[in-house]
Parts: sequence; C-alpha cells; structure tokens
Amino acid sequence: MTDTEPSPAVSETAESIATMEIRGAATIASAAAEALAEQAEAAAEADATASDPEAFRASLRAAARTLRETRPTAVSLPNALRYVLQRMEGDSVDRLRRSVVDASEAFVRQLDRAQEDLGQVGANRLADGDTVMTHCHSTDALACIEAAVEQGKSISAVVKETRPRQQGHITAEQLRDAGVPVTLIVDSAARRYLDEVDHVVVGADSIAADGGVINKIGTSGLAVNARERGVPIMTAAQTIKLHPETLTGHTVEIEMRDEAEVIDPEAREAIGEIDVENPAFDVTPPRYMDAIVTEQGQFPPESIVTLMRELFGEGAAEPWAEP
Ligand SMILES: O=P(O)(O)OC[C@H]1O[C@H](OP(=O)(O)O)[C@H](O)[C@@H]1O
Repeated sequence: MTDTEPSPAVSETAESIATMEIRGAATIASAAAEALAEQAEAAAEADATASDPEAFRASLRAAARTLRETRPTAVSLPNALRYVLQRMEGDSVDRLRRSVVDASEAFVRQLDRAQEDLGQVGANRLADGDTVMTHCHSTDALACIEAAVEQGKSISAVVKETRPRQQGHITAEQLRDAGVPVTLIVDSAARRYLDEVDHVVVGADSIAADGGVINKIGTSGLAVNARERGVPIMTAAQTIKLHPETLTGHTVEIEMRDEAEVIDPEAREAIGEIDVENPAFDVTPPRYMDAIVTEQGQFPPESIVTLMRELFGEGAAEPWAEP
C-alpha cells in the first residue's frame, strides 16, 4: 500500500458495491463508513503513512474517492463519506485514526437508530389488516412493515419481483421471516393487484430538493398507477438519502447498468442488431408521492427541502477532493 493507495479492505468493499454484492442505499452507506475505518487502521500501520499525518489524511481521501466512484445514484454513499471525513481531526496519526474509527462507528449507530425511528413513523400509517405492495428491496421500507407487525397489526404483502435483478425475492423472504403472508408477482401485474392493496411502500436511493424520489426503476410507473387507483404510496427514506447537491440545481445521475442484466448475451446475439438499455433507477415526481417517511417524522414531498436545508444547508462539501 503506497500513501494514496486504498487498503485491500477498501478495494474489496468498492468491488462488492460495484458488483452489487453489497447493495441497498443504507447498506452501501454503512459498508463505506466501515471501509474508511479499516483504511484508517491500515494507514496507521503502513510505512508511508504511520508517522505522517498529511499522508494519512491523503490516504483517507483517496480511499473515499475509490468508494465514491462505485455507483453514482444513492447519495447515502457520499453522505456517509462526508460524515466520516468531516470528523477526521487531530495532529497525530493516532488521533486521526481514532477520530475516523469513532466517526465511522457513530455513523453506523445513527443509521441503525434512524431506521428504527422511521420504522415507527411508517408503521403508524399502516392499519391492522392492511395489504401493502412493495418494489425492490429496501431496508427502510421493510422497517415500516416490520414495525407495524411488532405493533400487533396483521399485515400481508404483494411483492413485485423487480426486474432485472429480482431484489423482490429478498423482500419476499424477509417478509415471510417476519410472519407476513407474501404474494410474489411479476412487475407487469402490479396494476391489476393494486385493487387489492391498501398501501404502497417503497424505499429511496436519493431524494431531490423538489421532493422527487429517485428509486429503483419502475417506482414512478407504480406511483402513477397507485394514484390512479387511489392507493396511497409512501417512501421510507432516512435523511442520509437527502441529496444536498440538488439544493443548488444539480440533477441526480441515474446509473446505467450492464445490458447482460436484461438479456442473456446469447439470446441477444440470436435476435440480431438491437439496442439494450438498463437504467437502474427512475424519478417519481413529488405530486405522485403521498409522504416521505424519515426518522424525523413524515413530510409531504414538496416540504422536504426545508429539512434538507436544515441538515445540509452548507451545501455539498467534497472532503475527499485533493486540497
Ligand atoms: O437503503 P435501503 O432502504 O435499504 O434501500 C434503498 C434502495 O436501494 C436499492 O437500490 P439497489 O438495489 O442498491 O440498486 C433500491 O432502489 C432500494 O429502494
């Protein structure tokens, strides 16, 4: 490891995020924070950085850049890196190391607490006997359903499989483990089943300042159909999903993934000359979303900007950039 080279632990985490072995906005955020702590431990031992505070700082910034470059859409990733790097302080390598490890642990604790708190808020929106529809796999959305079950409510679920990666299977398994009866459907059956559903509950990868919800591809179509059917839809999203750059007019980059996730290369070859596109996310305009549920309570999407200013008023610092 040279002074700016990421430790093997960081490279492994970055690779796992890029290949989606580690996935889901909150899980990515905690893995990134933990990887920075591992980088701090490794840099405190490495020849090039162990006795040079500036080289230590540079190696943490480089590690953060490696992690930042893995996937572009979930803002929880840069928000996690920001949280940890902004708390890196001290004039010796040992103090710097301690500050990074402490910040990383504090971040993960905060993340867990936030998910628990938002689960209670989301659960309050659900009534005994409700059927919910889910899309993709979101730990924040599941926290709401599981908290409702813990409140003693009887909840059942219609789970969309969520092509192309079928994260709905993970949701189905976790809900079943929580004692929720599950019906798994293909994505295109969603509108038909909305008639049997009381609530749609989804997660978010990023929330824009105008209240737009960036979530797994298919969320926006589901939201429009839910509105047409009169079924309320909520997004469960901890405040680390608020995207500070959108306060200054930036848009959220939508990740385009490999076409092999959509069609097997052989099948594609057999069809002949076609284009294949695989956007991983879409944007649901605020007018189609009933509520954004956070650990600080629920918000109409249009008012989320107030909370965003409060939490990220100073804008989107990039503490991983070279000074
Ligand atoms: O943070 P939690 O609620 O767990 O997940 C939030 C979102 O992250 C996932 O993205 P991907 O599967 O990583 O592409 C889904 O879009 C999900 O709604």
